[in-house]
Amino acid sequence: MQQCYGGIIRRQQHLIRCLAVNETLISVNKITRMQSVMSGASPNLEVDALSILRSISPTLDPNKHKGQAGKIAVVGGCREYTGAPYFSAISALKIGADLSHVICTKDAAPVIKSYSPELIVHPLLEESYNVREEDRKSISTRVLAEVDKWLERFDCLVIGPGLGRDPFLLDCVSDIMKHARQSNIPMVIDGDGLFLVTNQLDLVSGYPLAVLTPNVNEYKRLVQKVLNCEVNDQDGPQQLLSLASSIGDVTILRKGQSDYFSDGKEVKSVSIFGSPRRCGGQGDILSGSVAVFLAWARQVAAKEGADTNPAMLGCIAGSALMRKAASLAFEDKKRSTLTSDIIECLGRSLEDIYPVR
Ligand SMILES: NC(=O)C1=CN([C@@H]2O[C@H](COP(=O)(O)OP(=O)(O)OC[C@H]3O[C@@H](n4cnc5c(N)ncnc54)[C@H](OP(=O)(O)O)[C@@H]3O)[C@@H](O)[C@H]2O)[C@@H](O)CC1
Ligand SMILES: Nc1ncnc2c1ncn2[C@@H]1O[C@H](COP(=O)(O)OP(=O)(O)OP(=O)(O)O)[C@@H](O)[C@H]1O
Ligand SMILES: [Mg+2]
Repeated sequence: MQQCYGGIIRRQQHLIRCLAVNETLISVNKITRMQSVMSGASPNLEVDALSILRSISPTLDPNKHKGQAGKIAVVGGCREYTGAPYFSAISALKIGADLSHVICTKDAAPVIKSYSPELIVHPLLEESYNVREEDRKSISTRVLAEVDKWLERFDCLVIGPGLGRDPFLLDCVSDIMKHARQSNIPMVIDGDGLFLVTNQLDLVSGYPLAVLTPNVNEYKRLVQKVLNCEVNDQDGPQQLLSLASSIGDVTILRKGQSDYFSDGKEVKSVSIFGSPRRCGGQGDILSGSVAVFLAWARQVAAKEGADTNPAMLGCIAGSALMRKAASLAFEDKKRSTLTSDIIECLGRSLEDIYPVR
């Protein structure tokens, strides 16, 4: 009799566990459906991001040589933050760039090198705590000369992941940005790069190869500074359009539940995939991803001409891939999903969207 009760209880417990798993699956599906409803993404702004991604991604051609699929450099990494530039630079490589550099402070370099032998790490930048007042001028001239040796080789720069806010370092970075602009190198500006640009808008104003990728805080600061008002979510797309056109000729990727893009002429959105997990570093993956797709979109535009701004195409493809990788990682790791898990899913996501033939 006791054995019989034991069996019933075990079956009941099994049933409860099954129901709990099903509940979880139902909740996850609900979250995904709710996300697209609650994001308020206007269906007419939503683009076919997967087709765009396919249209700008190069085929793997045995006739190509190293470098042709893109050389990316991330300017970022200081004493506090070494993860952010690593996430951005390694994502660029995993998506398909041939070479990925990091230009960081001397203290951050050995740490970033130790994360990966794949990255080319330049210990060039200095923070105030390492520089005497009287040496500032000569050091910033030297930093700029060193960076200049490399600059022309890069197909896109990512400015800002883990850069920090040291005033001396930011002055050097604004000089690097001026040189990059003179050489027509595209720049994806993120993290502390946005802090710099928000206080010095002329660094990007009138430069169509600049892409700004603000998160919720960074967007708020930009809106307050440029439009002199608060963020208005009722009229989000229109405000984004005004922001991009007021700064002048830049493209903005506003990150959130849905990602929105504007170059001041049009607004588009991507709401597909995504993950409810909000661990730090996902924006860094996105910046590396946008840099690669922007470089590829420019290659396509140079060959075939372009109807759409390559900066918009780069943002759309970068966002779609990041969101797909985040959703795959979440399927597997659920609450324990970390940025490094998402990076591991970049290759599979790209393969699902655009398989290698
Ligand atoms: N693993 C890593 O290495 C990662 C590193 N990361 C790196 O972290 C950096 C900051 O990016 P984040 O996204 O945390 O900035 P955000 O949400 O605007 O600020 C949150 C709050 O903090 C404050 N605050 C920020 N910086 C400050 C400073 N230097 N000094 C003082 N206050 C500062 C800020 O204040 P406020 O700007 O509003 O004054 C707000 O209240 C950036 O380099 C990013 O790339 C991330 O990519 C994640 C993974
Ligand atoms: N609520 C959300 N739902 C789904 N995806 C989101 C949500 N918020 C942001 N994302 C996605 O996560 C990615 C990173 O955006 P996020 O706002 O976390 O950047 P961030 O704060 O700059 O990140 P980081 O920690 O790297 O600095 C973007 O591709 C965006 O699409
Ligand atoms: Mg960020």
